[in-house]
Amino acid sequence: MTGRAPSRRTDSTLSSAQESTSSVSDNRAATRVLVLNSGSSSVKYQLLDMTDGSRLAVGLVERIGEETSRLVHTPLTDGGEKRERTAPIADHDAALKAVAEELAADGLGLDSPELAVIGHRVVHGGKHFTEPTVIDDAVLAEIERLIPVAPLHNPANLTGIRTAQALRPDLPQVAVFDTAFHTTMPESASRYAIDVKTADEHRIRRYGFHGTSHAYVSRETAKLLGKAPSEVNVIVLHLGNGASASAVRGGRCVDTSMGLTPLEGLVMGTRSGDLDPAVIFHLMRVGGMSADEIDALLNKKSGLIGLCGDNDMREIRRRIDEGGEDAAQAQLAFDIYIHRLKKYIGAYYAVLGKVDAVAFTAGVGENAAPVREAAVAGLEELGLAVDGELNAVRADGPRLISPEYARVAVAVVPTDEELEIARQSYALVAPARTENGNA
Ligand SMILES: Nc1ncnc2c1ncn2[C@@H]1O[C@H](COP(=O)(O)OP(=O)(O)O)[C@@H](O)[C@H]1O
Ligand SMILES: CC(=O)OP(=O)(O)O
Ligand SMILES: [Mg+2]
Repeated sequence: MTGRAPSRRTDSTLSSAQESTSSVSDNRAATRVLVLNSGSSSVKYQLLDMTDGSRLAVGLVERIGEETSRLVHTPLTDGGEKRERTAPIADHDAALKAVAEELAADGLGLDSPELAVIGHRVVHGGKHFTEPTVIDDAVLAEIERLIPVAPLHNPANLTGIRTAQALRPDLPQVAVFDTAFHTTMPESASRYAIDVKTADEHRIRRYGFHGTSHAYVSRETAKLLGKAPSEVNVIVLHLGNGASASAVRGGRCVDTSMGLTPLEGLVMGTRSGDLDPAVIFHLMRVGGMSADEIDALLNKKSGLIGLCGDNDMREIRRRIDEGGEDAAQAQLAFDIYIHRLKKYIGAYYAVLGKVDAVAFTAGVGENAAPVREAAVAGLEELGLAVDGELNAVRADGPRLISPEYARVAVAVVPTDEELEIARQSYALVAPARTENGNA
């Protein structure tokens, strides 16, 4: 994926991939991949058939650990109907077991001989995982070791893997890391300007996240422009609940806004993004807060929710559009969100020197036309503009929203982390049978 010499860990994973390949290669009917994207309080999943990349089932478990848990399962096979469960689901283990039951009820159970591999999104892979990796005990231990730098994500990813292993111990499980795409960043972008010895001792550097999405979207953007990824420079704005920007030169990431953890960078749903690190000492010394309290404040009670009480952009836009008393705080939150986004567009423009496209993706990027319009407003001198009519169109696929005269393309490019994880996982365990390889 990165085209670099494989790391030591990648070498060992390749050999376990080969072993796993032999365990499935005698069953040529095994063409399905289950993808699990376990978040801090949710699990998104998809079952795909890799002969053509089609989906057999998709679903979501949300509000895990709360009284109001909800599982929505949609079989996409003939005659299948969307189902919903609303009983409390205590943890990720219970969530995955419920998912397995729903799949089994459609004849798509985890015991199926057609299942070739289970692919897991793993958020933090540290420095060494530059490629999708077949999971063994050493890989599990490394994901566990990285929990302190991805406390919201890696524990959920680990539970997802362990439960899936217990349900299908014979099946290869592949980890696809959010950090992998960013391992090409030069040290000038990945190092913090702190004492080198201290940084190295504690492995403090900028890792970056959402890499599967940044990789997929930058490639799809090149396709939209009718070019090869190696020919274009793209700024990708992944704006979901978590949000990050990346600068991609010729298909390789050269900078990204998240850092040691997914807290740095843009204003997010519940995370602050960039701030003066001295805010933390101030809250400790003057505010009397503990490290854990500040961690929770910055990760869970900041960003949009901290600024205006809502983390959902739909709700924020509704408040602004309806006006009245409730609007001013929502407008301020929106303005702070846009100001930060615009700063990163400018910064990555400067990092890349020449920009072919700016691509908006994920829940906010794909759906919130006012965010796209405001982020690009006033950047005409940089060759950036949004066409009001094109921007207002609702459509599923990748599309341009810039006027014809604009020097830089502005695009909406839906992300598909699950398809990308499925492709990478399947390519690893069944390389000879991969239809389109890693395309
Ligand atoms: N129609 C919409 N208009 C504006 N924002 C939307 C819309 N649909 C979804 N969103 C935003 O997308 C967010 C979820 O994005 P998503 O990429 O699914 O996030 P995550 O994967 O981090 O959970 C929601 O919190 C909401 O802010
Ligand atoms: C890394 C990260 O922030 O992921 P998510 O957007 O799924 O929370
Ligand atoms: Mg996401």
